[in-house]
Amino acid sequence: MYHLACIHCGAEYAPGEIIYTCPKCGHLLTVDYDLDAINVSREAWNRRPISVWRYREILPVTIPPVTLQEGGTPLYHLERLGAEMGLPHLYAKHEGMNPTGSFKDRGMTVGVSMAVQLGMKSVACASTGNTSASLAAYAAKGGIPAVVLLPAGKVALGKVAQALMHGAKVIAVRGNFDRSLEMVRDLCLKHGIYLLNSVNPYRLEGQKTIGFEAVDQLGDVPDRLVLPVGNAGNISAVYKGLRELETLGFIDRLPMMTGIQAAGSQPLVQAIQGSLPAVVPEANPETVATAIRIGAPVNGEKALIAIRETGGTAASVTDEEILAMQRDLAQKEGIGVEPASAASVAGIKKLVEEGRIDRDERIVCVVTGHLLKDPETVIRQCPPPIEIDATEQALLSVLHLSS
Ligand SMILES: Cc1ncc(COP(=O)(O)O)c(C=O)c1O
Repeated sequence: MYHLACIHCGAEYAPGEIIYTCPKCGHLLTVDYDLDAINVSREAWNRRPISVWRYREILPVTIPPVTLQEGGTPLYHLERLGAEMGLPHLYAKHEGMNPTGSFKDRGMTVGVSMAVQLGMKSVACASTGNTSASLAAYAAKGGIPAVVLLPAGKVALGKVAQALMHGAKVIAVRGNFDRSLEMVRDLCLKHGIYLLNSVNPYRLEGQKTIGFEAVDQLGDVPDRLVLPVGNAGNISAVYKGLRELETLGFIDRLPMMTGIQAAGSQPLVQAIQGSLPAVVPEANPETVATAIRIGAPVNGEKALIAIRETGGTAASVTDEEILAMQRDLAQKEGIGVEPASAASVAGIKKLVEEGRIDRDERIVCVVTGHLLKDPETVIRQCPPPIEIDATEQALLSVLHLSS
């Protein structure tokens, strides 16, 4: 029902081949389904609970999946923030509400299931944090050992805690994410370990379901879908999935795919704004949003297609803008996200202020990870609790109340 295909030269490979890029030309692979042969209807999907596995006919897993009940995340109408920005139809899809607190769980339920399906004995990834947390949890559930490589000192505390507690072998590399990814790719190729970074096309299959759910929850295709971009896997996955829905005849148009990066780490934005044929890596990416502190996005080639084919765009936001939006989401909407996630909404604020988007658009911002992932950045921004003596008088005094 499906095979692997190179997005550049079109070469086709059997689904069971353990390859991550095209052996002929070195470009990225994708999972191609014979959509004409797939027997599915939207009504059948709608009868199932909303989750990654609602859409199982266009996922590659044929065994009982390794699942922690991922997906089915809330879509919130951002009424207050939208009113402030003059955007009446602004929504946030809160991927922090997944089992380990980020969208990576969608990719890992499929990725780890594929590892089992393909008979792989161990799994590995490099990570800015969330991928490692998710891989560790799903590997634990699947009963296979996991190795994760993290850039030393550059991963938020909650994510390291998760990877450690779920029992992965956690290795801190004295280098950045891009170097860690090179090292783990090499390790996997030489030692038969299954690589579960987003260069693995099967992992992206799980992540494409964010777009399916957004359409189902909104009851229509949003005009614009906005994602924070690091390795550019998620934006590519969502675009691919929606193209499949279009081919199946379930939707009749695509949203304008919009990628947001941090100002100190924005190679995709530069490629879009400069109309470059390819993404030029940035040697020293830096941002408070450590999840998207990536200079050489492996899925850049796919992301350029996603943005260009849908008339979307890419924009960057400063660390100050990211943190201000993290506070706004928390304090005006009750939505707690980590800094990288706030980038998508901060990006929309900037685009609307610059007059680059229509105020009537229906916009879904994907907020990718939970507030508790990065408690240190929260603590740095907020005043500490007010400590008092254990007396009524002390309590009333700090509240400026009289007895
Ligand atoms: C919270 C969060 N947001 C966004 C991203 C970026 O996703 P991608 O690398 O698929 O572009 C990541 C990646 O680690 C992440 O953890």
